[in-house]
Amino acid sequence: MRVYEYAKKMKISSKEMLNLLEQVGMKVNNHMSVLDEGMIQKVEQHMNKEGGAPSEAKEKAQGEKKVKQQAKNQNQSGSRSQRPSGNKRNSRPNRPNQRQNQPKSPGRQPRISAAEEVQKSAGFMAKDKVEQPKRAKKEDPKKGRFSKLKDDPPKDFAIGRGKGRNRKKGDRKGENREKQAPVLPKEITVSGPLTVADFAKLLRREASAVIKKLISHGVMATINQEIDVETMSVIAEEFDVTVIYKEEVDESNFEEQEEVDAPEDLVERPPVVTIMGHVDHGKTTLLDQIRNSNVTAGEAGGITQHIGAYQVEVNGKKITFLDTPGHAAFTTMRARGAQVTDITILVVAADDGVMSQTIEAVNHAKAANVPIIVAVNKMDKPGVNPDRVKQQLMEHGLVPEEWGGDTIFVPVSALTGNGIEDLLEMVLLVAEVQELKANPNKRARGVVIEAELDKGRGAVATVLVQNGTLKVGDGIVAGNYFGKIRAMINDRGRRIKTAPPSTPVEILGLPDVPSPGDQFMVFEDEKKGRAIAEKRMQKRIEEERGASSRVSLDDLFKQIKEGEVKDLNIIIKADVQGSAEALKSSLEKIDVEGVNVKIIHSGVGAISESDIILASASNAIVIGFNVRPEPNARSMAEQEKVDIRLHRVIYNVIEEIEAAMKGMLDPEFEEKVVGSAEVRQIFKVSKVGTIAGCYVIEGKIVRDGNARIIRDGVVIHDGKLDTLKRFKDDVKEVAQGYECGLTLQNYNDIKEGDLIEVYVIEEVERK
Ligand SMILES: Nc1nc2c(ncn2[C@@H]2O[C@H](COP(=O)(O)OP(=O)(O)OP(=O)(O)O)[C@@H](O)[C@H]2O)c(=O)[nH]1
Repeated sequence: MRVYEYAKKMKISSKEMLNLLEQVGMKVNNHMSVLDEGMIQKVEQHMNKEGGAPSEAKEKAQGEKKVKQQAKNQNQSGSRSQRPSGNKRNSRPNRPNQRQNQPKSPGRQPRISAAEEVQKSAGFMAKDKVEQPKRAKKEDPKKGRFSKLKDDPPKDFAIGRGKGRNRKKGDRKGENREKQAPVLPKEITVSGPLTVADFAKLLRREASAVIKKLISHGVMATINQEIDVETMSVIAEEFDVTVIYKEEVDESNFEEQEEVDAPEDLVERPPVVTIMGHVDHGKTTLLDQIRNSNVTAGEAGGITQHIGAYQVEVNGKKITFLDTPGHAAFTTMRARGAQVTDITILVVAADDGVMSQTIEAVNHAKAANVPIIVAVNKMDKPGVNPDRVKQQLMEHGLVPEEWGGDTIFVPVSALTGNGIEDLLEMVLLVAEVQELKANPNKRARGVVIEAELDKGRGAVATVLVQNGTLKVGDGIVAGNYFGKIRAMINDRGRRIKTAPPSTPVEILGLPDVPSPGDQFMVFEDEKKGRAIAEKRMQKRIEEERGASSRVSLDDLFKQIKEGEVKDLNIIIKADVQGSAEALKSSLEKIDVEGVNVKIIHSGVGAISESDIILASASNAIVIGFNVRPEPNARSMAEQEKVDIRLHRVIYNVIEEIEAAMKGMLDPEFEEKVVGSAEVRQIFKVSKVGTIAGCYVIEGKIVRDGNARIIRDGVVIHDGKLDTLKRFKDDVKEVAQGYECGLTLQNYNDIKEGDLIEVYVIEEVERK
């Protein structure tokens, strides 16, 4: 939960929450910082201890402050004792009577004041109470008299509050001001930075007065300059105004916005299972066997459709399988930030044993924190020994239950179907332990599993509903496109109207083909949905906008030499998603020092105008694989001087790009990025400094390398690695897919989520 959300929940301002966090020794950056459960618990403990009613200790601690305040009050009492204390300003002349007529109230307001002081000093108050110090000032004159009542429980605040509020409008700033500005706000709500002018308007103050206050805080801002929320809250405080931060939810990055459902809204959902394993160990056979022998009740007789995922029913419970075997799909999803898989079935052929891809699969599942069930396959073959597989996997941390570990091994034959039932039961068991739940009664969100352009039907996408229920007619944003769902077809080729959580379903109605791993969300308001899709597209274009000079392969060499091109941006359009992906991964593997191939977009279908716009905006080359540009796109490309290359053979594409890049560089030394790792956890160790627990996402991390820290896409440090460890051992290098711990020389400000890019300086041979 973010600080501001939690503050809202606790009914205090973000600023007070920040103070409070600091008090309990947890310094966070700002109101957007994330609090984990432990932190929240700590705060709550603190609040329970200190906040319920002002404690003696606190009062003592704050005694000095109070004394000062009282002294101040008394000084002011000459001029202010006339101030109203009743509901309305104009009731002032009657005040004494009123007081007598309200037998319950004497002492109430002073009590508030005193107790408030205590709470204020404590740095946190319920939001309602926040308003009170301002009132407190007005009632200060009486404070002295009633201060002995300060211990009264806070419930009185609430009683006092309503009246206080009414009274407050007029009397908050003294009589003189009242005449000039009778209605001054006591709180303002902002959702982000404002210009000084707008901020002053909200405060109902002269901009010059606001600027003066800003200057007194060392902020030199002109009337048209923007100031951030934090600054606003400091300045507003000077005017006795509370700034309430209300985030304007920008739903355009909905995949990053987590929705929290009330526990009572959550119901069990089927697990989503991926099958991984080495080549030829039987993944496809297993997927087919499961599909054919476990048809969802009520769906029998339907024609099996390969839509990228399917559901089966076992013992009255459903299981969803992603139909793309291998870990490529698994990783593609994850690379896009979509966590799709709940359980992985690792297929190991008993006759072949653990192989390279088996280990890779284990690493991928481990990295994603997805539980593994091992299916020891091909048990029908004579003389096979499942124990060998168990032994081999033990070396990779998968210890069978019967040997004291917690990994389930199930002997199966994908060919005969033997053991499949057990396997599925184990899946349900693991799912039960995971307590997979979702809220079916809300708008749907989920992930695109597969998508293609179908001649007759247009863009067709298989999506997995992860939360909520998807319905025909829903408007959805998938990737960067908005569309209304025209029809939904399930894995048995049946048209369906609704798809609850964990259902894979093919949808029609999108205007273009999203990419696997793209997330989708329903937007009931069509206009909003369209705007969001547009914004996402815009954002993508902006993110990818490169240098202004155009790249063409012909003068690539020259541009690289002149140091103009470091990334060779490429857009791939192909006839099928498979070739697009294949081309993408091959191109990304081209290793020419000094130039990075960057695939900024890959998609299915003809090269369109929007591809050219994107290419033009991001200085990219467009590669068409078995596709042609649309006529408009062709002329636009000429106009925009975008280089289009058309090919039919993957190898030729690679060769052409490689040739254009190769031999072009003749500096004697070149920097070469050897790998990158993501910081997953930070350990602060005295003497050692900050140790970053990392996961190598690309290449390898080498101890002798240089390291750049990239935070939010910005390089914030460039230096050398100091130590590199796997577990307790110092190592020279750590490969992709593994975890490591590292420290940097003379640099400790590493944060979770940072990317550490490791590079070496290599001598480059002249051609
Ligand atoms: N005897 C026997 N053969 C099997 C079994 N499961 C799969 N096979 C055979 O093993 C071969 C490979 O099976 P696939 O299902 O294609 O393997 P895969 O893991 O999907 O292979 P890739 O898709 O190439 O990674 C096929 O000839 C299958 O018939 C089994 O349980 N017993």
